Amino acid sequence: MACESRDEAAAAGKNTNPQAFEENALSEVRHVIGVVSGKGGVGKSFVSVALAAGLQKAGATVGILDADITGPSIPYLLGLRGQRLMSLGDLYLPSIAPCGIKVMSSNLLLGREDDPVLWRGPVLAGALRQFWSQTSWGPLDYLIIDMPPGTGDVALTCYQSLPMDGVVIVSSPQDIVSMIVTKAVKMAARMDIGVLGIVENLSYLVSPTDGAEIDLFGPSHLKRDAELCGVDALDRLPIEPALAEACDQGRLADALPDDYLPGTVARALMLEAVPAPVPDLAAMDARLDAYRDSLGLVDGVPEGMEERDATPDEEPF
Ligand SMILES: Nc1ncnc2c1ncn2[C@@H]1O[C@H](COP(=O)(O)OP(=O)(O)OP(=O)(O)O)[C@@H](O)[C@H]1O
Repeated sequence: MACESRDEAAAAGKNTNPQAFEENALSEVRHVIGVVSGKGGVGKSFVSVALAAGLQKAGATVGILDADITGPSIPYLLGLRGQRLMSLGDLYLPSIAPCGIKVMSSNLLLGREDDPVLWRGPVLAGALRQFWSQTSWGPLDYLIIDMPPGTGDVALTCYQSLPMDGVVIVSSPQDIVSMIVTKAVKMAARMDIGVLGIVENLSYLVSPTDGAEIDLFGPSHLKRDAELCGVDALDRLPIEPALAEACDQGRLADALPDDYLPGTVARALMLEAVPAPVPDLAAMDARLDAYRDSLGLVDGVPEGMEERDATPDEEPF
């Protein structure tokens, strides 16, 4: 990306926003993929690690930029607890996990891992800039961005300032998550960033007695949500207690089976030839309206009242 012109980057479907952070001379990152969830706790960091490990097993060199700056968990999942970042001149050197994945995380900057990060928006954006512009990533085939949950300030900065090829949306089967998934897809579309597809995590539990799938959080919404949003359904991941234990032991990457997250890894490998499409917002709204109508969820305004839109001080973006 360092030597790419803005036109070349645009042709490759990458972020060419004028607010883009500069890349330094010692980083040569070929593809940047964001992993996002509309809501916390659906396993976004878990999926970030699984995607990074899957790409690594396919022969790619991989790093993870932990943009969940106030709730960082990548060092924890990859056995880097208690490590501190090193620097060389002006540039940070990412930590290298035992599995070989390079990691940049606010947790590696803290004196104690249980210290809270009490930074306001501009400082958070500054940290993100350091993680990209002031970090010597070296040659990387893929940099995975573990984005903060939701549609807040840091998520916006990621979209506007990092040269993302596209995002993977992580959901779970709870009903409320479907609405939040559509928000996450719409956010990417409004920022003109492509969507590789949706991964449904915590999708089911395999019964230890008869191998049946138990829908612990209700039935899967993956296919329906992907169709409504007009994006690909990539993978469904079960809840696996052995993997939860591996997370706590900092050895998630090593504990994952070889063919884990196959749809997502394959789609990421295809980026070379097939850019992630930016969802069509108007078509998506039409499908969502038709779906709501089919359920009888018609909006009504009680007599004497009127609807009012939010009136923030500034344009959101
Ligand atoms: N498929 C899974 N099987 C077993 N355990 C899982 C699975 N997915 C997630 N977990 C467990 O849930 C924990 C939290 O996951 P993770 O940190 O990825 O959530 P998150 O969505 O990134 O959270 P937040 O958005 O709040 O940062 C993991 O440490 C792991 O123990």
